[in-house]
Amino acid sequence: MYSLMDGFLKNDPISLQKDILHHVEYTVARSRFSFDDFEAYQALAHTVRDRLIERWHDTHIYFKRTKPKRLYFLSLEFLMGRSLSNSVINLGIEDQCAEALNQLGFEFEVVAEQEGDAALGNGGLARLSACQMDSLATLDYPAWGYGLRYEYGLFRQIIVDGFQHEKPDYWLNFGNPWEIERIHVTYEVKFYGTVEEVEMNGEKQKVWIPGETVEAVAYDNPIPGYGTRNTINLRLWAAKPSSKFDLEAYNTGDYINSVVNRQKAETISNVLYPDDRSHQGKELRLKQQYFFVSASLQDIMRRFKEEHTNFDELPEKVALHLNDTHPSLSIAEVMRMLVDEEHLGWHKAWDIVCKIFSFTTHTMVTDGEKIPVDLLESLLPRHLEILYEINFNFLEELKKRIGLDYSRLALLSIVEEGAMKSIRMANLAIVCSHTVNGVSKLHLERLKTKTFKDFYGLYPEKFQCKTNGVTQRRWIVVSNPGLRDLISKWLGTEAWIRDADLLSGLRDHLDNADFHLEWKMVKKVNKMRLAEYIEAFLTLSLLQVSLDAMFDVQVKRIHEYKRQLLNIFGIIHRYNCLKNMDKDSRRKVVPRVCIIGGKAAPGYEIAKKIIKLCHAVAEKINNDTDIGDLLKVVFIPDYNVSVAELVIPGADLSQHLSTAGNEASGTGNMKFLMNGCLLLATADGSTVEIIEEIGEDNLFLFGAKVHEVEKRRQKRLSNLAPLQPAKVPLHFARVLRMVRDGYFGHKDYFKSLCETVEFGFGNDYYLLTSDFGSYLEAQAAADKAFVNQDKWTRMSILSVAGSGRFSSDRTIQDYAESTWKINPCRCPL
Ligand SMILES: CCc1ccc([C@H](C)CC(=O)N[C@@H]2O[C@H](CO)[C@@H](O)[C@H](O)[C@H]2O)cc1
Repeated sequence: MYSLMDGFLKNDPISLQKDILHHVEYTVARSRFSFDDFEAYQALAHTVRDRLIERWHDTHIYFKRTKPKRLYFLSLEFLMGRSLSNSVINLGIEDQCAEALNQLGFEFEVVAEQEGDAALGNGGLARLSACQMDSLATLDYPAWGYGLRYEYGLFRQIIVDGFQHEKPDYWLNFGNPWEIERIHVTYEVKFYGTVEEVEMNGEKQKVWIPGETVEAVAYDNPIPGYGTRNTINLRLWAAKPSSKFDLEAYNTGDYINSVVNRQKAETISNVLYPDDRSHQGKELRLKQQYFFVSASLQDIMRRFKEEHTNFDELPEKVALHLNDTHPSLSIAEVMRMLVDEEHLGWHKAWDIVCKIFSFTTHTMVTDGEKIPVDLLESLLPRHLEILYEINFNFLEELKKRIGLDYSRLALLSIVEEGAMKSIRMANLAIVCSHTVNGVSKLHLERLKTKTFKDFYGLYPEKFQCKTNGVTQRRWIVVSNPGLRDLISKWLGTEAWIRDADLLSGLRDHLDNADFHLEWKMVKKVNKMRLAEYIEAFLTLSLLQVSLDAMFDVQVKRIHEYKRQLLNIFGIIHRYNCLKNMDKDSRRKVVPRVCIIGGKAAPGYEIAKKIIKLCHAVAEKINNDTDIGDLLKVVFIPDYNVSVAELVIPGADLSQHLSTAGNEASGTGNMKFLMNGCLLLATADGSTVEIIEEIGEDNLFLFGAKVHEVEKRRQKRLSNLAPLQPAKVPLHFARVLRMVRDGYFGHKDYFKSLCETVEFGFGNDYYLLTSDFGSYLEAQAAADKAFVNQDKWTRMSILSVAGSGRFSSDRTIQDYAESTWKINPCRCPL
């Protein structure tokens, strides 16, 4: 007797094969007798999608039945990458799928390569959101992710003659099998217009009459957990012209105009802002933020009101999480809904709002996101009124606590007076949220002592640390199957895939020679894969990558504070040393392949010059037959999630060089750690906690500590005195001179880049000069350790063994228990 519970779909290879051929014929509409790798990918994707949908339905029926408190994770960015491999692994059907494809004459790896990345985000924050969704599902938490369905993801980076060029990422070109368009889940989003005061049953009520409305349509992306039937939802909104709009235009026969207006509406969710630095207060950016906030909150309130009538229950049933300040307009929007639409009194509404919001900041900067008041006045007039009232009440409260200390009041105010009157979104988020999270212990310290010092004085209890994490499903199981099998073999279980703390069990085999051998073999295979990838896109007649070389990697967004320039200066120094070395000593040198990758925000000139300098240095060194394979430099173009999945397992050493006190956390370091790659790093962000887990002698530490940085800066400024020219270490000055004098060409182009580190100009704000010495020492220590392969392998094993704490499962558990107060709600199998 067939029971509904098991669902319709079987996962044995034959059933999968049948479903694949069904989708080839009826979904992809190609003949089942002839289809190519891409069509096989589309067919398999739809076959897997069917299984996700079934679990998605069962999960949400169960949530509906058990009515748990739900978490709504609001983020403007989700860097999901590819979905096929992750989905089949989390569904536990990867072998069956590979078997089914083989019998049809296809290879799973080749088919999986056909998928493009869903790059709906910039960098750290965006990928963290994706890792956290995987953990929320795997740990059975009743959670939703809400975001925007950008038609254009993060730009594709094309390198022409060493320069970054941006190409639009139209990722939906061939459709997206991983989303379900919900044509019935649509909401109207209002913009512009005026606010009227009307009498309603004796009460003065505010009514917002919009000047323009746009339709938000939901696209659902099922997020499967690993080792559970739970499959949660990532709901992304797309903008469509509101149906109401067309009609009017038609009547007046002004057809062209209606089409133009159609386009205007859709632009809102069209493109991701490719800048992960500053907020330029652009109207489209604000429209994007309010569009996704309004649609998400209408959807959340509808779901709540389906099961509840009393808003006092909202804090028990709903947790709203702000992923940085980008969604913080939600605070004003919930106030507007509760006061203007649900007619709760202001104070009752505010009381509820302060119980449902939590906030995590991902930056160190004091002057975060600010929205110009005049922009808000025209686009969201009612929200501006509400923000003013929130601020008025807040300042009144404050005066009772700190008296008329106007300088402190001005600092804490949500409204920033002055030339460009604006709303400080971080202040709003802190005043309203019950919890304010930093993303590493050091980050929290800096928030308390610097960035939000005054707020910490006011609400010390709100400030908490949720150290970031990454999911071992994608960053070991999907991207490093060799290491996966090796760990499971020696731990004798796969339980670590759901419980990363079990990785510490690898320490029991630290001295086992067979384990060492197999460990090295896995790394070698991954290095081979990376070498093939590098050789595939680089004109490589000149460039043979030797697998005995140390693969030294720095991959992340290009930023001055991340000091890719220090890495390049280190490479030039290494080159100089090699050039001055005699044959004998060259024989003792550890060959290096230096791999750098990352995108620069399109408007970030200095970052683009760093990319060009990397290519110019590579050009010179790679074509210098004199030093042959001893040193090679590779810039990996278009670094994204799937490139990371290839690079990270193949790396021996990874670099995290941010000037201490600048990287809020960093998550790349955790991914390399989980893949047995040793770190060369500063004591910044989450690296400080990695040191706590694996010990200082299992990585290569260098540079000023966070408490030394400011002193160094002061000292440096005092060294500006013409009488005592700053003492620039010789090797640093030499390297700088080579770039300045055009040794790598483009003398004028690199001038401003050099000036960033020169005294009297940029003044080396990020302390490359004073950290250069200890940086070279750390590099030399790495060379020395690499020669002793037994020592290196031990450090590598201890890195993985100590990486359990940096699983996003631990991060999410922290959030669930101490901030969101939600409980697992596991859908019965
Ligand atoms: C357009 C404006 C903008 C500004 C900042 C941002 C992000 C907050 C920048 C970001 O990704 N920050 C990184 O967040 C990671 C996850 O917490 C941290 O590990 C990194 O240290 C932090 O730089 C995105 C977009």
